[in-house]
Amino acid sequence: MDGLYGERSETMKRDVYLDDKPLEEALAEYLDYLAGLGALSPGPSELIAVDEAAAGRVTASPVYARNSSPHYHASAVDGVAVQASITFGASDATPKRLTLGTHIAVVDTGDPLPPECDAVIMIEDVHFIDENVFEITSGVVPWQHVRVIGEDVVATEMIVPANHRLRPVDLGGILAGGLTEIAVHPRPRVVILPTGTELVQPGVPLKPGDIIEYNTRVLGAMVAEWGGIPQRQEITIDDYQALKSRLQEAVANFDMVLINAGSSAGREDFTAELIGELGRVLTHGVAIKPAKPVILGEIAGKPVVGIPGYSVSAVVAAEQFVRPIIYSKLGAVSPAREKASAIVSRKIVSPMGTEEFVRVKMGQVGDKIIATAISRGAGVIMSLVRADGMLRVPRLSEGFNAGESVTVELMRPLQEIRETTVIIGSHDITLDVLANHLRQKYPVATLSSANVGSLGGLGALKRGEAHCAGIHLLDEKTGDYNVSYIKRLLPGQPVVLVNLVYREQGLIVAPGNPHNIRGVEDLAERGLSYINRQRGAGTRILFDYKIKENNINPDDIKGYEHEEYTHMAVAAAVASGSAAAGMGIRAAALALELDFVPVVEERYDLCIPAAFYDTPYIQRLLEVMAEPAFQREVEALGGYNLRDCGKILYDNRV
Ligand SMILES: Nc1nc2c(c(=O)[nH]1)N[C@H]1C(S)=C(S)[C@@H](COP(=O)(O)OP(=O)(O)OC[C@H]3O[C@@H](n4cnc5c(N)ncnc54)[C@H](O)[C@@H]3O)O[C@H]1N2
Ligand code: MOO
Repeated sequence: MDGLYGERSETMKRDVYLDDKPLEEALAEYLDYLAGLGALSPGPSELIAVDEAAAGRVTASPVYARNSSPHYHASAVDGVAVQASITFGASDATPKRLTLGTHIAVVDTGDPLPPECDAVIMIEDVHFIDENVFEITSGVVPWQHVRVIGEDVVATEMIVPANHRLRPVDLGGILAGGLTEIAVHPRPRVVILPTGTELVQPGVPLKPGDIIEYNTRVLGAMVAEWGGIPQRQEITIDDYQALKSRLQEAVANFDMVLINAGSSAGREDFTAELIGELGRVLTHGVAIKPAKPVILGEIAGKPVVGIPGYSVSAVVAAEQFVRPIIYSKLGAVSPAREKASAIVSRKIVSPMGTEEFVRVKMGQVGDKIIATAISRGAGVIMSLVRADGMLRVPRLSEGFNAGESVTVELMRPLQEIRETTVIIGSHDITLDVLANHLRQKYPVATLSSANVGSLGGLGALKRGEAHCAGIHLLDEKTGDYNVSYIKRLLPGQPVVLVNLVYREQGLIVAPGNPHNIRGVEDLAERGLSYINRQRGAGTRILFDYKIKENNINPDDIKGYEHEEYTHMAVAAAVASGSAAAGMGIRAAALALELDFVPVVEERYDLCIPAAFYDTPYIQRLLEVMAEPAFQREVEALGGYNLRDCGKILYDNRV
């Protein structure tokens, strides 16, 4: 790639030919190159005081003890210090009487031994006859109950080696060894440049097109966690000259530069060209997803990394390329993430030729840990917020089949994952309230919900992938909910069906109901556009039931083929004007300040396999569901009725 960006043409050229290097190759090549420039070595060491702030710093040289600890023979207990030899022969039959004096003295824990003393008798073992005279009934051996010089630290011994990240306990060892200052590697100073005309600072009122600038906060916190000193700069607009002077200034004053966004092929994506003009671009484009357009460069001997703008891409790029540099500049190798084996719950398809970083939710169901992929979008920061782990699909793989065993890099402690109740099925906002109350009552517990629709939830129970399923499946023949589906889809499987809520389902419409929609019949009659739910969703079944009841053919519903996966996504489609109506729950309409036309009250239950019913995964949930505070909060959402909340409605355990 040498020279590709070395010159800048008069007309700014759009670089649309990205590299496609495998991750390991791009990283190894970059680190080698930086090492050759000395850019990975720690800077000149600095002396710092050994106090709380020293924890987390990395030693630049070994730390040797200046003094021993204890530096005198110290009594280890409260008692009487003696010369052991004078106690020899004492027994129950022949007690010895001793008198306090120069070589026999009362001492407290930590006191120096008086001259010529070499042992301490515990105060419990001496019997005072009067103020000065006492009796003992057994002898002591030399150095009994004495902490001899150097018991803890011996002068000149090494307390910690070089390149050691100091832990709180290390500070104790170093101070005990008589040092108050130590040499540490300087924390690399990493400047982060947010770029983009569309970016606005958090907290300002938003106009269409504004993007809240948060990547540099995320990146800054990551840099600090790894041991660097982050420095965020002001937002730079997409202007070549403005960015150039910012970059020059940054390179002059910091050890490393991260430029966020402008890494891709857009009209205003200058980063690669700019780095090439001022220095060198080693790689632009790595065969990973997300973060493909990452730029690995160097200016004036300093690493300059172009971090893609999408939030997940930014995090992945920083993890993969910035973390090793910071660790290296601190004399260390970045530690591997903790891993766990898991079973993939649903097939994950990933393009061949690209290593994909898939965020997964995890939970232990029975004796296996289940991993379920969540949103794959590069701009979905919530996928990282919600993820329990990162599943890497290798470059030369097309993904994983359901049931396949994989290794996942953990983003949450395994203990927490093991304490997680996994609920799969139809989503309801009530589950968020439940999750929150559960965590408040049991800080160790987590409720993790995945939305795959009611039928999907029963499928997950059948495959043993969830502790319970949230379902609302209307039986068109009987008008009853859920039970007939359980009998049909989980034959012979013992389950308990517990009601969570009754909720209003209806048509979510624009504020003020401008089309004056009164029911599903209006949709067909007046050709209004509809946004549907996916097949298998309880709401979809309900809608199909309602149109059939009104003798309406699906073909007569405009937009019937457009499917969304959640109530909120349906509400968002209505809010954006792309549909006049969609079926969903009242709470989703309220959340986006939309109007709601009630159609039916439906029952939303939790279907719980008998095997899990008596486990904490379920019992904790049932406890929280019974709490008035939980019920009040759900009622306040609007559109819910909790008259049967927690009630067992069906139970086929024998
Ligand atoms: N024709 C092509 N288009 C794109 C390609 C491609 O190969 N060909 N790659 C896509 C991929 S993959 C990614 S990743 C993005 C990377 O784009 P940039 O690095 O150029 O970033 P922007 O387009 O400026 O921003 C993307 C997105 O992220 C938002 N953003 C930017 N900075 C911040 C910040 N500090 N905090 C929060 N959000 C930020 C920005 O507003 C955009 O919405 O390009 C694809 N396109
Ligand atoms: O590589 Mo981009 O980071 O997929 O979205």
